[in-house]
Amino acid sequence: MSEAENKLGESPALSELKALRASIDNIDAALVHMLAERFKCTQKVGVLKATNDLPPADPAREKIQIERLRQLAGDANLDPDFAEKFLNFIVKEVIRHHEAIAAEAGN
Ligand SMILES: O=C(O)C(=O)C[C@]1(C(=O)O)C=C[C@@H](O)C=C1
Repeated sequence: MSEAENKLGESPALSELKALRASIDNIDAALVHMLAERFKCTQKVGVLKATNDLPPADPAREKIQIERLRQLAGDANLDPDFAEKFLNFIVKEVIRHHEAIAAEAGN
């Protein structure tokens, strides 16, 4: 049992916390599965780029993605700066994968 659950004891607040945490766990699972699917796509993009001698990063594409995500975030009441940081974090990892694929291909 977590510290918060321990402190709340048998109470409506504990029931609410548990229900909210169950939803958070479902959302986290969905995020992991969505990220796994995204990385499956980007692995294929990495191979495509390596075999066609394209650079791992595409700053023009990233600019479009950032603008779009910032707009979506704003509409969804999510901090656009956070959405941009989150995308940049993922894209940085993707570029690292692309570079590894290119190095493997001898580019
Ligand atoms: O679309 C591409 O060209 C990708 O390599 C994918 C991706 C992304 O993760 O969305 C990653 C790196 C690029 O700089 C831009 C976008």
